[in-house]
Amino acid sequence: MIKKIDHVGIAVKNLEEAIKVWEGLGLKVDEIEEVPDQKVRTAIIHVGESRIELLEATSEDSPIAKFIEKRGEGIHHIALGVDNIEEHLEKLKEAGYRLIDEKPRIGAGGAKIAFVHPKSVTGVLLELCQRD
Ligand SMILES: C[C@@H](C(=O)O)C(=O)SCCNC(=O)CCNC(=O)[C@H](O)C(C)(C)COP(=O)(O)OP(=O)(O)OC[C@H]1O[C@@H](n2cnc3c(N)ncnc32)[C@H](O)[C@@H]1OP(=O)(O)O
Repeated sequence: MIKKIDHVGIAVKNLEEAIKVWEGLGLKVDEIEEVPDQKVRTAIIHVGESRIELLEATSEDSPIAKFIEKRGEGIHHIALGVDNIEEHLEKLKEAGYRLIDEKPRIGAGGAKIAFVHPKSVTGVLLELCQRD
């Protein structure tokens, strides 16, 4: 089952500068975490039941560095919160969606995450996210 929009991921050049901008809007960063597996450093902002995830590259070959080089800063992905990510991935695969991750990986906050290619989701990089 899809429960909610878990978070929106935003690619930024400099995390500290971006935090100032987003906190200037009246929001508050709750955690800063490095996720080496994804080559990112992320600042998490809780907004109601959902979150905003500011993402800074930690290496030149990070997906975030590549994205910013091609498109500049901006919305990078949308994450849907699901209750059984393995089952959901299987369903999407059977339906013909192009999975980037066939099996979940571990993302920020220890969540199970998996990405679906933007070419099969109307130009949007989609993340499935399960928090237990
Ligand atoms: C911490 C964690 C968490 O949530 O817990 C995270 O967020 S980690 C967040 C960082 N990790 C990730 O993003 C992992 C999943 N991402 C990936 O595997 C990659 O970035 C891909 C999405 C497969 C793109 O990589 P690739 O090397 O193919 O790049 P590319 O530049 O050649 O892109 C191929 C085509 O996809 C488009 N494209 C690339 N990234 C896109 C994005 N974020 N949104 C929409 N379209 C995108 C490009 O413009 C291009 O289209 P054209 O061909 O039309 O020009």
